[in-house]
Amino acid sequence: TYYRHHRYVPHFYRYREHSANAENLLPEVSNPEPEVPQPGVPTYPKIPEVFHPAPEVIHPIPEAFHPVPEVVHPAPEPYHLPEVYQPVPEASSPVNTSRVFYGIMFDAGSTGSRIHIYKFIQKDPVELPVLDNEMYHAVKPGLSAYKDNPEEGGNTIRQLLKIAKKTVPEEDWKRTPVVLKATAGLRLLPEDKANALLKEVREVFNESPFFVPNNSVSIMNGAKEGVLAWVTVNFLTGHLYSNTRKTVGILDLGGGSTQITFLPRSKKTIESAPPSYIANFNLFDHKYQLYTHSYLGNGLYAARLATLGALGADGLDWKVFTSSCLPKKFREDVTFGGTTYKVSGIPDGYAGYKLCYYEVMKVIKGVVDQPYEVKGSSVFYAFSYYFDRAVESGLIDGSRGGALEVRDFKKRAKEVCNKMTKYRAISPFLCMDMTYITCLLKEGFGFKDSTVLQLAKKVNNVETSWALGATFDFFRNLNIH
Ligand SMILES: Nc1ccn([C@@H]2O[C@H](COP(=O)(O)OP(=O)(O)O)[C@@H](O)[C@H]2O)c(=O)n1
Repeated sequence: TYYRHHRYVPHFYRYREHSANAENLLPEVSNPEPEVPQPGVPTYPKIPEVFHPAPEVIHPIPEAFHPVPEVVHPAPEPYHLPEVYQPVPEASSPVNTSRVFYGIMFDAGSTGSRIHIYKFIQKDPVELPVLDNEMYHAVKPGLSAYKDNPEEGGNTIRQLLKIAKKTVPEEDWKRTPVVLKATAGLRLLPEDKANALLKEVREVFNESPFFVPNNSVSIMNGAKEGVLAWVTVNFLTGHLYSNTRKTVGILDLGGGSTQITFLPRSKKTIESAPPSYIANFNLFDHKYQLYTHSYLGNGLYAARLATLGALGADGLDWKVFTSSCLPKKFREDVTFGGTTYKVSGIPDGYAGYKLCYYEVMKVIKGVVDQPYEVKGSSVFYAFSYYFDRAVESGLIDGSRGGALEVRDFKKRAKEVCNKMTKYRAISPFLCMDMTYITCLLKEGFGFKDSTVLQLAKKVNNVETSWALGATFDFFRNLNIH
């Protein structure tokens, strides 16, 4: 459990349409359902039409990998701004007329629930707001673990809301929207169980002092998850710039699902993709057409169970699921999504990389689409469990992140699997996880050994998660379809 309070001043914005409402600091909220105003609904400043400046070239992005201590609370380190960026004055400064507004976004993931509290600053009526900082806090396990006790699940959200009450000044509570989006964990549950959890969260929200918009608690669809994470990362890296089409792709490996999203350069990628893998949306005066897909059941934890043949095999408490990806003498109970399974290595059999690779292949081959363009030179940011496992296996430094080639994952997977006892203390699943990641990247998406991935947990001190993109989508409907 950790607090993060990030100060972040990446871009500033120019207000384009201000003449119409120069007096109005808080123009109408554009999402959700802008055509039907809710009674008592507060209004917000618009998320920028234009922002700048943006890098033309993708550097090794030193600023993306600031070492950040686990606990940074409450005073953030002063963020050293690249010279192209402009600082904003402190909100509390007596001489400035800045107005501050907040957005609270909950990420109800399969392995944890997280709160993101974004603080935006409206410098003056002529300029559009900047993202000033993010407060982030996470709890484990995720909501789906409370499938048989939704009330307790609701309590985890109640606890997280306490942080929001401490972070957002009291006078702003009423106009600060609170939104929760659930991902793979709830998608994988039977509908009635998922609905009971959502209902509970709605009640918790309704008893909070924050603004609860229509439809503020929902399960997000996979395409949106990919697009919104892409929006976050490209915003934070400065690639959503009106005059450039240069962007970075994203690879997100969750517990229950995995997402790949990028902006194709070649028409062939669009034409050869399954139609549902193409998403359109508008942002900052631009129309974007992305390749995106979320593979439900291919997140790291779901894939472990699928490899063991246990995914969906409910109520088999007598059965032990075995795998050559696990240390021979390993035996343990594993819980995912509120169900517990007995798993073990193969005591008198073989274990190691090759056999493990064949096993995980079953979860990937014929399931994962290979986009036409992925063998090209696009830059991909990989985060969530890609990042966590790269750190755990010693490939990158946890505070700095860094660039890795696909072959680095393969080499380390071989090492871990062929010396399981050495790595067992880190995690008995490390061989399975590293082999799965290697196989997903190579056989699944079709990346070359030499493809470079940027591993990042945060970019410019803000979490690389779909949550920021979802907050933009709330304040300014991106019309993802
Ligand atoms: N803001 C976030 C969100 C997730 N994560 C990581 O993402 C991984 C799994 O995400 P998840 O449980 O939400 O996965 P899904 O339910 O979306 O499949 C975990 O390693 C989390 O620690 C993160 O580092 N920061």
